[in-house]
Amino acid sequence: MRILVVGAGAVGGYFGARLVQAGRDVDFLVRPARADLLNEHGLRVRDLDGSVEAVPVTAVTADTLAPDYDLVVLAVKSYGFDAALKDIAPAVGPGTAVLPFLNGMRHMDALIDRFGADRVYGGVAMVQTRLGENGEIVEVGRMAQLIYGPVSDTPVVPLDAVHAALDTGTFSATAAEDAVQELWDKWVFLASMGACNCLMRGPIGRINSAEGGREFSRAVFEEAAAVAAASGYPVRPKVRERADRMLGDTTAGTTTSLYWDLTHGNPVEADHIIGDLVARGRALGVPTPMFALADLHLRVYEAGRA
Ligand SMILES: NC(=O)C1=CN([C@@H]2O[C@H](COP(=O)(O)OP(=O)(O)OC[C@H]3O[C@@H](n4cnc5c(N)ncnc54)[C@H](OP(=O)(O)O)[C@@H]3O)[C@@H](O)[C@H]2O)C=CC1
Ligand SMILES: CC(C)(CO)C(=O)C(=O)O
Repeated sequence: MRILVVGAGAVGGYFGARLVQAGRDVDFLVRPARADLLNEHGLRVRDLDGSVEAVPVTAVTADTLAPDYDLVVLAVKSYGFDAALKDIAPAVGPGTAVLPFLNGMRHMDALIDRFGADRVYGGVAMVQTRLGENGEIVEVGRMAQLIYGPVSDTPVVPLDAVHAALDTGTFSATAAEDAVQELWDKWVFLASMGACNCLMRGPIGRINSAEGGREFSRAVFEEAAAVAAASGYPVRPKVRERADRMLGDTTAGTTTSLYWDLTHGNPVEADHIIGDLVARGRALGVPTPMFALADLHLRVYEAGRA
């Protein structure tokens, strides 16, 4: 199977490198400056223990794309999504599946509109990596799982073929029956963790250890869960359990990519991860005051960056 990974950043770079190491046929779509760097020096992945591997990769640029890929893995930030959608179009033929790993949901509608449901998969990435200096991929937490599944009953690339390509043994790979439910479950969890981090400016353990902190993080989660339920995707019991464990932790230094970006002066995926939840809540008559506050906080930050 020919795979195109779009974006050699924290998610695309990490999982793409693992696929290459497992012998998969992978190209990375990057911008010209990065292509030279990658083709010359490989993709550097820094493990949690500090060791660095330079993985030899093939980097290509948008002007060279042809529709000869079976799977396009999309791993860009939401603010780069519209441009990436245009860039990948020449790589997507009638038999190509597109598998995005963005957090949130809104990109799914855009992909289905553009390519049709049969060519679109839903994907969830559970990983803690960051894009470091000189394009190095830096692991900041031990977590590496991809969950994916088609959104139609007649996918152009069957799930078992996608699973065979991604299940390499180098990370946890899960073929999902209901990809849209997986996306909602992840969104509820990630948006809650992200809203808590960003509003309280700290990792979840520090928030929950403060008086009233646990009530706060629980209330945030319940707002997101209520929007998911009203949308027809109530979070499953195992997600509640994970939320109780991870969002209720009093010692963990867990933060999110959203918080990382906020505290490193980067653009943030505010509208895609937080604002969209508020908007859906409003449309469904579900109050989300905590998320509205987080959304305002991030928008004020974004205005300050402009
Ligand atoms: N980091 C994490 O731990 C996790 C992130 N996620 C989600 O995954 C998604 C991707 O995030 P993440 O990997 O962290 O983001 P990064 O910013 O680390 O990486 C995105 C990469 O995409 C590249 N890119 C953007 N547009 C294009 C384009 N048109 N063509 C080629 N390359 C492009 C960027 O290149 P350039 O540098 O040139 O701009 C960048 O290298 C987000 O939605 C995020 O929320 C999900 C789980 C965990
Ligand atoms: C919640 C987490 C860490 C899981 O991958 C994540 O998705 C993110 O930081 O963006």
